[in-house]
Amino acid sequence: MKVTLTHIKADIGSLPGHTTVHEDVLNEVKRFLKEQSKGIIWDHFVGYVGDDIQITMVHDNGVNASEVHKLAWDAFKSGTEVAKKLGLYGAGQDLLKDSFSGNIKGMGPGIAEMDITPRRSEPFIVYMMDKTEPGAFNYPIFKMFADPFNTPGLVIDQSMHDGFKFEVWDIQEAKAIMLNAPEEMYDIISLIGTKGRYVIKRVYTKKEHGKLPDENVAVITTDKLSFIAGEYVGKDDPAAIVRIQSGLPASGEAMEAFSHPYLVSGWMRGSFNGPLMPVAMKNSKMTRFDGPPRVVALGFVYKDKKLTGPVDMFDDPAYDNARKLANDITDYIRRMGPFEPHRLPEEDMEYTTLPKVMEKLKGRFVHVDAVEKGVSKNSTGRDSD
Ligand SMILES: O=P(O)(O)OC[C@H]1O[C@](O)(COP(=O)(O)O)[C@@H](O)[C@@H]1O
Ligand SMILES: [Mg+2]
Repeated sequence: MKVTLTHIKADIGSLPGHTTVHEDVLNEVKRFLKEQSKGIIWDHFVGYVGDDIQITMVHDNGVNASEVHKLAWDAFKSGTEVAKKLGLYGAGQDLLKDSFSGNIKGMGPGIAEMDITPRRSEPFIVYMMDKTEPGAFNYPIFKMFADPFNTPGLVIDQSMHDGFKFEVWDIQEAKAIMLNAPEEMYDIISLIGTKGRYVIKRVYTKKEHGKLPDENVAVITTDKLSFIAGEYVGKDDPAAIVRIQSGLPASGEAMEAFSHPYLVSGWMRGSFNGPLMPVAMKNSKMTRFDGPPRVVALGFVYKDKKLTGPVDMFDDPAYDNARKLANDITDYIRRMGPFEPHRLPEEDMEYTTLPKVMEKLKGRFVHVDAVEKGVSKNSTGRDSD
């Protein structure tokens, strides 16, 4: 039997400004789904990270099912009405189209979904990030599925020994490539190190995989809001579903990748590099410089049309050191203010509000030769030639 896991997320208004979701809005999305989801999906969970509401669903309609996407869209619409009444900041921000048409892709919300062949026990983790971009998943997903220093199962477990296949997208050119690990590991890294452009979209098992051949085992949202809206409307805060155990990374291997608060792009105004801090859902309040960027992990098990869980995985003192390091990095890097490499390089600022500021200086630039000529004339009182 095929089962579909669908995760859809959106920022539909926050308190006081891009900091966290409001309880009433969250409750409205929950109420809507509780009342309207029967006959469309089997089970669901509504969570959040920072200012983004996140819906995890399980059903048998397959990926890209219009009725499932519409259900999430309508739930966000309903929540938006509450956000508007409260005057919340950015009410309905990520709902970029006026009405739903067929598929939620390209309409603003982020989506990650996969058809799975459920195992006897089907454990998975949903990772949700705020104040960063889809490429922020490149580093941990690579570590989980390709780095034996993170995932000893790649060496020790016979069924993982052949490695995994990575589907990498060029999100600027809308192209995709499938690459094998460990054989093409260096090629994979050469692409995904450029995290603003090449992003891991899916991970598959290989044909040789004993228990789960040719199966989708991880999927990441890759939606680029600025490409859809045509202007800066917030970063594309991503989410991912990662299946775990029994021939896949163990729960702890999938979590270990986040024990090092690596640097991601996003943070304040989507324009700064900063450490990714793993936190419990209740601690995903983006207060310091609108961050630092956060990741929340929710652990579920699926069985017989039901989701059991979630466990709030980073709600654990074992991540205290990672949080402390993230705070120390924050203290260090914030002192650089608007300078690179804290601020993003110019090519990444293209998708922020900076180009509008630069526009007004454009006409005031003159060729340096003209300036030099002026300088020497001033210093000698006559032309240098
Ligand atoms: O110009 P505005 O509307 O105040 O928006 C700026 C906001 O955009 C953001 O980058 C949006 O963050 P999100 O991507 O989480 O929505 C915030 O850091 C910042 O407060
Ligand atoms: Mg957000």
